[in-house]
Amino acid sequence: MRRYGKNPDEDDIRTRARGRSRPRTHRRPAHEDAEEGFVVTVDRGRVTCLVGERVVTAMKARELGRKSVVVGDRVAVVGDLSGKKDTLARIVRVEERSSALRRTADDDDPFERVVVANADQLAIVTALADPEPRPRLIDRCLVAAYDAGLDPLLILTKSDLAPAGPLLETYLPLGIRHVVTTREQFDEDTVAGVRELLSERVTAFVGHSGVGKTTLVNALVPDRQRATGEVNAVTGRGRHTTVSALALPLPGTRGWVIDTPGVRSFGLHHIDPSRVIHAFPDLEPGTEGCPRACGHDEPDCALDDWVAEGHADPARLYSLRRLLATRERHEGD
Ligand SMILES: Nc1nc2c(ncn2[C@@H]2O[C@H](COP(=O)(O)OP(=O)(O)OP(=O)(O)O)[C@@H](O)[C@H]2O)c(=O)[nH]1
Ligand SMILES: [Zn+2]
Repeated sequence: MRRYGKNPDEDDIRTRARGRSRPRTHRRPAHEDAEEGFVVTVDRGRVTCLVGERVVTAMKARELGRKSVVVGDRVAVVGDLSGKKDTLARIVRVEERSSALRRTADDDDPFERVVVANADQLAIVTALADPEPRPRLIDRCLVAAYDAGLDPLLILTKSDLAPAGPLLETYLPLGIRHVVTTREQFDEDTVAGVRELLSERVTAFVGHSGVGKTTLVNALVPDRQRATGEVNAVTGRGRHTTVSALALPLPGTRGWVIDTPGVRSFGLHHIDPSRVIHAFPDLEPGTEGCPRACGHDEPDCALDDWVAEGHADPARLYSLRRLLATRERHEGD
């Protein structure tokens, strides 16, 4: 029998104390009575999860140590799972993540944080005007999405203020799915179109302040106030003060929308520079003529000639070089 820790009998002692007995030779996984929870939000150590239909507040069990619990995590919870006021359950296990969207506070902050677990799509929300679109930020989000293995989805808002054409032209060669919205057209048909792109998926929403992310999410999740209110009633926080990401079930689909107010930008410190090129599939074939271990911003890089020959949009190469330049500056200091 494999022994765990210094006192292999500890489990048995605990079990007997609870008035049940278990054959010593037939060790089962700890906490076999745990139920599965889906983490909806995290607020200063308080984890709100959905266990079945109940909204349960829980804390990490000590045995989890420094292991993080983030929105989107599937966890095993034990204890009081009634969801009643002032109850506190315990998270005893975090299931393996299918994806982890990470960020560092900045490129020179080596401390990386997982912000959303198990998402399979990253919705990058950008206004077409007010505020002006920032292609560089879009590129950085794309890099983070590809790095985490999420499919990017470009959501261009405020199309009543500026046309989407010029921006889309740059991204169309990448084959990124996109949707163009305007507040005035948040009728059921438009919203249903967006919902279809999100259905059956766990989508993390990122976007700079003021791009209309909240307006969009409210249209997608009409009972958001109720969902948010319920969560905040449990966490005891004000209604509009959600600091962590918040997962909202998308009505009529099995999808989840994860609103991420805290993700203003992605630091790319944790990303392997050689993988950045994967975010530019339109340029990748041009790297075949590159010297080994090319950083793609060196004089010998084959991309310059290749792009000059008209194989790709020069704006994309500028974008790539901008990303690489950002990394380099920080690596050098
Ligand atoms: N013209 C126009 N304005 C819009 C549209 N969608 C949202 N807005 C406005 O843009 C402003 C910002 O919208 P929000 O939904 O609060 O944006 P947000 O991205 O959630 O911003 P934060 O709450 O600061 O994170 C608000 O004044 C909205 O009314 C749109 O389609 N067209
Ligand atoms: Zn190169």
